[in-house]
Amino acid sequence: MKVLVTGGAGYIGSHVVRQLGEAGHDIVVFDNLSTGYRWAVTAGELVVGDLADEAAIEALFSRHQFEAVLHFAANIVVPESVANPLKYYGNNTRNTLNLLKAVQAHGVPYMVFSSTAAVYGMPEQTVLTEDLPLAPINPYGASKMMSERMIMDLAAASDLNYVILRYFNVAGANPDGLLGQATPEATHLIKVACECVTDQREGMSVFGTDYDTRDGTCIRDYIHVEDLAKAHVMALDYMAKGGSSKVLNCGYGRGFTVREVIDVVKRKSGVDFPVTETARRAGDPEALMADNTRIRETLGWTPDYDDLDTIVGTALAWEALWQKKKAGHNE
Ligand SMILES: NC(=O)c1ccc[n+]([C@@H]2O[C@H](COP(=O)([O-])OP(=O)(O)OC[C@H]3O[C@@H](n4cnc5c(N)ncnc54)[C@H](O)[C@@H]3O)[C@@H](O)[C@H]2O)c1
Ligand SMILES: O=c1ccn([C@@H]2O[C@H](COP(=O)(O)OP(=O)(O)O[C@H]3O[C@H](CO)[C@H](O)[C@H](O)[C@H]3O)[C@@H](O)[C@H]2O)c(=O)[nH]1
Repeated sequence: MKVLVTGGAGYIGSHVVRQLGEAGHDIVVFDNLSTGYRWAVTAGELVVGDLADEAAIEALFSRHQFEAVLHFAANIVVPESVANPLKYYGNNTRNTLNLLKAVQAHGVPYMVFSSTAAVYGMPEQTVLTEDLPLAPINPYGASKMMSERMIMDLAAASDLNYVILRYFNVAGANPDGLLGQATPEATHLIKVACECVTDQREGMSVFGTDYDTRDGTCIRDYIHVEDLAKAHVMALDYMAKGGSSKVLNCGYGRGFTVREVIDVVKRKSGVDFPVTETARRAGDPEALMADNTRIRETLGWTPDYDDLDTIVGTALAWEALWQKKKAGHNE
């Protein structure tokens, strides 16, 4: 298929682009390189541009007859979204609208959208099904919920089919060390811990130890980025075979506490970096895990890397390589 990948130079998008290339798709990446990197695009053509630029989007869609759009481009830092909400409604919601106008005008039949467990907010239950009411508690989650809704409404009014993937906590890296999370000023737990191992940080904090969990810290469902990437390739195959529009959780259905994750990073690396216990971070739900029944049944998806040691091992290997790489690459 001829596919457009927005945000394909970023962490998750770059892993998906690589798998799409291996599956034989014809790829165009559109990315403004704000948090992505030229070197991360290992298949297809990179067009540097911004989704705020409607003329650039129109030119892109006029040049290529896309059969599918995979939309990753977004800002993703929850605390930043609280401090600067309009940046998130602008880049995540309005710029998705810009993209959808072109999808509609050019009759693109298939769309895969990167959504998030943040759309669920602070649910009562800890294992989440896709049918729960959406109640995001921060502008990041709200900006993604609004994008989901626009895609659903456009699909109802046209021939567009979509798969909306709600990612839980994405981590790890391609095992061969070619790709990984290079996001500047990362806030994600496993990335932060790996930066402690490689001396890019002196230490880290555990945000809250008084949660009602097995060790008092928050529980999350960490999914390896290669398993998540596979879900995107399978989503395209599913739609191409006539599958109907779906919203699918992406997670393993089990969780680890913050302390458990840090312990694995220390054990795998052999580095005992300083950890400080601090107050809860605003807006953190106690425990979030995916009910993944629907993605297994709909796509036939099964994970290959469902093991925290493997996730952390690949993240650590990448971090060591990335530190060396960084000096030579600004883009
Ligand atoms: N990382 C996670 O744990 C996680 C969890 C849930 C959902 N997601 C979603 O997955 C997607 C990818 O996240 P990521 O972790 O790879 O982040 P990332 O920052 O590495 O990737 C985002 C990419 O989009 C590009 N981009 C941003 N704004 C753009 C614009 N206006 N025009 C063109 N390109 C633009 C960036 O340069 C970057 O390459 C996002 O939509 C995010 O909301 C991520
Ligand atoms: O230095 C840190 C970083 C994180 N945490 C804790 O570790 C857990 C995971 O935090 P992350 O920041 O890694 O991830 P979140 O669960 O907050 O959110 C991530 O997953 C969500 C989906 O579940 C959204 O998609 C969101 O974009 C993405 O950042 C939280 O309890 C957090 O408080 C720490 O204790 N110390």
